[in-house]
Amino acid sequence: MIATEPTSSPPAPTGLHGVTMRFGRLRALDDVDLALRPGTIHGLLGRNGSGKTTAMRILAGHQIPTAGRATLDGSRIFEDDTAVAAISFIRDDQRYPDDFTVHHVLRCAAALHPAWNEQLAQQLCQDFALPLRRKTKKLSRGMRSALAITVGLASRAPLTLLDEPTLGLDAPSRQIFHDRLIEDYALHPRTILLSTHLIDEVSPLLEHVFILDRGRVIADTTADELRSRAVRATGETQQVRELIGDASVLGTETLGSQSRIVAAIAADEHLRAEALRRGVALDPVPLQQLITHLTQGT
Ligand SMILES: Nc1ncnc2c1ncn2[C@@H]1O[C@H](COP(=O)(O)OP(=O)(O)OP(=O)(O)O)[C@@H](O)[C@H]1O
Repeated sequence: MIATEPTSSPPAPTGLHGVTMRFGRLRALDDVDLALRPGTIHGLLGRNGSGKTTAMRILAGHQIPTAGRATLDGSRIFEDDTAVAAISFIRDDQRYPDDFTVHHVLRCAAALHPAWNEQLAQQLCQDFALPLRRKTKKLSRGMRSALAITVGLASRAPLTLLDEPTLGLDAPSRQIFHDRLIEDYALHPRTILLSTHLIDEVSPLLEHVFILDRGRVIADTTADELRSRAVRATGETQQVRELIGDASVLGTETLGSQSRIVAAIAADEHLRAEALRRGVALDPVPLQQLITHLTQGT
């Protein structure tokens, strides 16, 4: 059931609101707010055990939080037919009944999701070379991910949750996933939350980023704003060091008299002018490196 909130309170957006999830003494999520923007691709990033899957399970209505609530368009999410129709949740450990073939899975998904697009499903099966008559228990790891992605995209659910969807997929198949996701999303915008450890591969797709660290949200911002928090400065070592001053250093490479230093410093107009004067080149920092820095020490 997706229950309507009391009329006196303003409609809450889609997401998690003050969610805490305890497993015994462990706090997997600690007062987490994830406000999902409609028609936006969000990244849910963080190290192993930071709480990404738990957050997705609660958003999908598969888990009731210890405190707080999950909402879809202002209505509380519970696991029932309405939530199943409106939410597509693709997990890295997706299980199917033993006797199910790929074809059976697609037929079930089509019956559950009102916005199912058969043409897209067939296209993805062809792209991934999925054997329709093969039993799911006989699929390879990558094929299972390809099937889950096919279900996740073809369902065109208003809220699509993709938890490590490319696990086991080879590079060409991951590229197919990225291409098809962006093509279909452009034609049929929906709210997407994607978790992955292959951050640099997916970062061009991400519009908004949440970073979880030990169950807490430590960044809730646009991908562009996050990228602007650091630069890679390359040039003569002395000039580079003077340019970045006492900014926190994320990484250094030195070759002869030249250095390439990644520093947590905003590339504002002043820094750009100063870099030009010193003959130092400034480049954006890969998101992966920045996130590693933000979550280090865990
Ligand atoms: N059912 C459960 N019972 C007990 N502890 C759990 C349960 N589910 C998750 N946890 C714990 O909660 C924490 C967060 O787990 P979660 O799976 O959400 O992390 P994650 O960010 O998805 O990790 P990964 O990147 O490794 O998939 C971990 O410490 C995990 O061991």
